[in-house]
Amino acid sequence: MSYEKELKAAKKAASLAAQLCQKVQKALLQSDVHSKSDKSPVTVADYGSQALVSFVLGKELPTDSFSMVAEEDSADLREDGGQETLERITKLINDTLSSDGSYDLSPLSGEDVLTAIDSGKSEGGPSGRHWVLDPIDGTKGFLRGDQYAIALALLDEGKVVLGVLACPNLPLQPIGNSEKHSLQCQAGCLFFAEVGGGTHMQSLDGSLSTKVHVSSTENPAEASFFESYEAAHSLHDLSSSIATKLGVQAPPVRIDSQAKYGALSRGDGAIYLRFPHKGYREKIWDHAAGCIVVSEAGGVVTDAGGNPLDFSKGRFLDLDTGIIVTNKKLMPLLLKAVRDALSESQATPSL
Ligand SMILES: Nc1ncnc2c1ncn2[C@@H]1O[C@H](COP(=O)(O)OS(=O)(=O)O)[C@@H](OP(=O)(O)O)[C@H]1O
Ligand SMILES: [Mg+2]
Ligand SMILES: [Mg+2]
Ligand SMILES: [Mg+2]
Repeated sequence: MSYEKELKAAKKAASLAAQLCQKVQKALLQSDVHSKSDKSPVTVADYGSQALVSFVLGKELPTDSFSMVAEEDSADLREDGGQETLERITKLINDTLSSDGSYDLSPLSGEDVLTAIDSGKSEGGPSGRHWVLDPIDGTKGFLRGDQYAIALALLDEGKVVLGVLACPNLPLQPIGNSEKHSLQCQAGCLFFAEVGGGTHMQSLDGSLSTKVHVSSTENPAEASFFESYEAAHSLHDLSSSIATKLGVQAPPVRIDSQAKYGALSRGDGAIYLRFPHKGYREKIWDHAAGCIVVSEAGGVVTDAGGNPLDFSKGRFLDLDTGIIVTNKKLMPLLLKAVRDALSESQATPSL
């Protein structure tokens, strides 16, 4: 089955959301930070991106029944004091749509925006089609002025069948370990993948796309690895122990968000290690798009036990310990290093 029209719609939605996010990141002031009840930072751009993606998918695919599993909801915006933020979000969305000019429509109201945000409340699951959206993945990176991604995927009967990753601050050229990239002078990258069709990358300003492939290295000594920028999101000591056991020589490359999956899909590094602290439950929107972008580029994404990720269980992933990503040749060696490091860390709980 081809998902051509869905992929086209997803690329359009993610690209417009990226424009909105870029505008906000450029103008980012402390007052853009809005504290959610769980205390994670969430910005007008998170909500704006989610509403815009939902709106654009509805416009581009008007005959499809629509279900979306997305990170944000409008509860805080509906509370007292949310009105001013809602007005700013609504203006941002209307400005983005009007400068794009694709749709002939009257401006959206605040109520339209709240409804669009709340279309992301689906539970997903094993049957039917569900869009899966992280409107800004790597919120902390976004606020810091670093990497973030708009991550959109489609589940069909419990399987990820397409994925789009818009990475506004990722240069088209490969990234290395110590570079800090200037955010002003680049368009950013759009990765997209459809099941059976490979992974492609283009510039967010619409350049011709090129097919990308994961690194083909078989030699761990040549491989570098990605991990979360935030130590609170992944156990850096455990990754370091795995890398040492595997014979990786390069220091970790720490970048925020699913930009890691995008960078890996084009061979910037060969391994991604993600080991959250005990008790954390991974959400499907943090991995769905990244997973297909890497697997269609020839990579393998599994949990720490070597099992493929199962996106059919609802809003959460049900996982063994962590997530590991690499090419097919390195995976058996990586799994062994993970097993060894995990059993050592259980024997030495301080690790
Ligand atoms: N405690 C904990 N452990 C593991 N993961 C967590 C945790 N808390 C949050 N998150 C999720 O991490 C998402 C950000 O992805 P990364 O960890 O790749 O980014 S970072 O490098 O750490 O910034 C981030 O996604 P966003 O909320 O979309 O930014 C979260 O869903
Ligand atoms: Mg979040
Ligand atoms: Mg996320
Ligand atoms: Mg997010």
